[in-house]
Amino acid sequence: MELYSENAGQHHRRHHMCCLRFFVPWIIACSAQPEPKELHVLSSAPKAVQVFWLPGDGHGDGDVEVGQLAAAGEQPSSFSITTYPGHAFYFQAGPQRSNSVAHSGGEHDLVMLSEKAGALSAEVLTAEKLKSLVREMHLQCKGRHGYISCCRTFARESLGIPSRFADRYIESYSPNRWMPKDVGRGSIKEVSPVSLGDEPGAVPEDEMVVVNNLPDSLDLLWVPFADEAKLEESTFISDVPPESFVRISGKPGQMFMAMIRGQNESISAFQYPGELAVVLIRPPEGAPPLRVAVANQDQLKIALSNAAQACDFEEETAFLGCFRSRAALSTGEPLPQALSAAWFVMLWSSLKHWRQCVILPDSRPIRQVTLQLDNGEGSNRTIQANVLREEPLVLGIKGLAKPEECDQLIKSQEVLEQDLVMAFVSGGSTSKHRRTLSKNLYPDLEEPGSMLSRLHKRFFQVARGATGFNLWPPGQEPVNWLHYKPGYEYRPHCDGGCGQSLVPSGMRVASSLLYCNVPEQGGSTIFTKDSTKMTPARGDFLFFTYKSDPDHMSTHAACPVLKGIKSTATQWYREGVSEHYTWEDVNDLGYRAKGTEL
Ligand SMILES: O=C(O)CCC(=O)C(=O)O
Ligand SMILES: [Fe+2]
Repeated sequence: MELYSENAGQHHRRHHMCCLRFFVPWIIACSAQPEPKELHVLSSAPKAVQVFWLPGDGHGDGDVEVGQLAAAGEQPSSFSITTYPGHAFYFQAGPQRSNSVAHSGGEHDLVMLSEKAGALSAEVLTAEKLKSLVREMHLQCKGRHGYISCCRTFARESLGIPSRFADRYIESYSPNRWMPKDVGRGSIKEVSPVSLGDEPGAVPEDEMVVVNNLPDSLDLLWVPFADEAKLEESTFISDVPPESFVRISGKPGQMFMAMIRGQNESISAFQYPGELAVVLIRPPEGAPPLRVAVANQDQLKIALSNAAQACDFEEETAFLGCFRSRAALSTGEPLPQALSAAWFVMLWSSLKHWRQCVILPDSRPIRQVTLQLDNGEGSNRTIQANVLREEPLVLGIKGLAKPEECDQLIKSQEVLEQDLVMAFVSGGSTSKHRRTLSKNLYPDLEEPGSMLSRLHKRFFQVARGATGFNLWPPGQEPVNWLHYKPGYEYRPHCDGGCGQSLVPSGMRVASSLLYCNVPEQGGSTIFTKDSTKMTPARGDFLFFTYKSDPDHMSTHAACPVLKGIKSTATQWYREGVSEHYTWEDVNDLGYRAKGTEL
């Protein structure tokens, strides 16, 4: 806990301690505490004030004096406490004791202490009030050369807030921290032609591209408080000449307005959805305002694919010639030709990948194999599996799970959307390469009746039957549930020992997917080296091996979902693991699968 008081420029350190643990030993160790927060106190009382901390519920004994505020002079005196949300304090000037106040847990709290009618009163300004204070500062000072010093003066003169407090509020709450930037522009007609084989270096990945298709110049304004009604608070960002575009770097959720220069009645507002987004400004339809179409990255990916479907050319120049004139948003708004080609590369990675996903047909079964399943209740079930590729093996099974079984799995595991998180790639970050929601499901092997355990057991029966590998549930990785929304995908990757002739014991040797929800369009699983492809129906199962895969043939991808949603349950299979030597033990030994994204 750090306590210090400040008055008229004097900075006087009182105590310095690690945290409340030293102060009151029965409070849990520092590391178990939530983040400490600041509590600022401003006193305009004409007397010196003692500050007391109430360690208990505010009624018991043991109040602790933690500091003093000097009598206010021309300016209030100030004091700062680093404390924890919920901690309560009161103030005492001679016989007068104020009401007690607790830290609300906001980033900063400010206590205004004053003497009213002979009584000491403490009022807390929490985050909301401080935000509106900062907003007032911003309105007073925006566009001024010395923005920060103007804000400081305003804070001091209007409320007596010292600069060191004001700076923190500006830092935390001022919209100017996120001032969007115009980071480049170009004319729609003059964007250099892109070859689809090129790396998409020319395209911004995290920017809003505002395209002006009008014969007039546009003004682009930013509305700092994301409130369309606050027109007078908007800030000019950029102009957009006719037939040109600007690239704006901003923060997701920021609100903007476009208007034909000098024509207030033409104003239209829109929000930056984050990542790559395209905003098309079209002329008003008859009467103002302007028409604005915003597409986020996923919508753009789908719109480009829909446009490309009219262009069944394997050869790039022919494809581009066709595609350019057709690229449009789903609303029919045409996209700038040269930009669309660059976006296509960025969002689909290549013409080849898009064709494998969208144009090429599913693999025809080479032959069928018969597998025996034992449901554990004495009855055997015989199923047919389609061999889609012999080496390394890829198998597709129609209806391994009944739709009701999928429903039950989804219900029993409560695979609700709010439980899902954006999937991670190695290194723990999210990536456009694995753009899907994910959750691990842990089959309870002691609870063989649960739908998850029953399906898990079935997966392993298929895996053993199809390969003869020694694959059993104990010690295996959890089932990984993936949930793809429109535009979501999983770019080409290997699950295990891609490029290896023989994987060491304990490592992944095979993977399977049970498709529990299938999209109306898109979402096929493809093996990118040889275009092996499966477009699933609900309850279908895909199984593939890579125990020996020197040529990276197991490289596979989940194609973008184009319409509807897709959910899959992935199981990875390891040989040599058991209850006593689990997949985690293997990973702890450092044998992390090479080439895997997980
Ligand atoms: O969802 C798919 O089609 C593929 C999923 C996948 O590759 C994985 O979970 O490793
Ligand atoms: Fe995979």
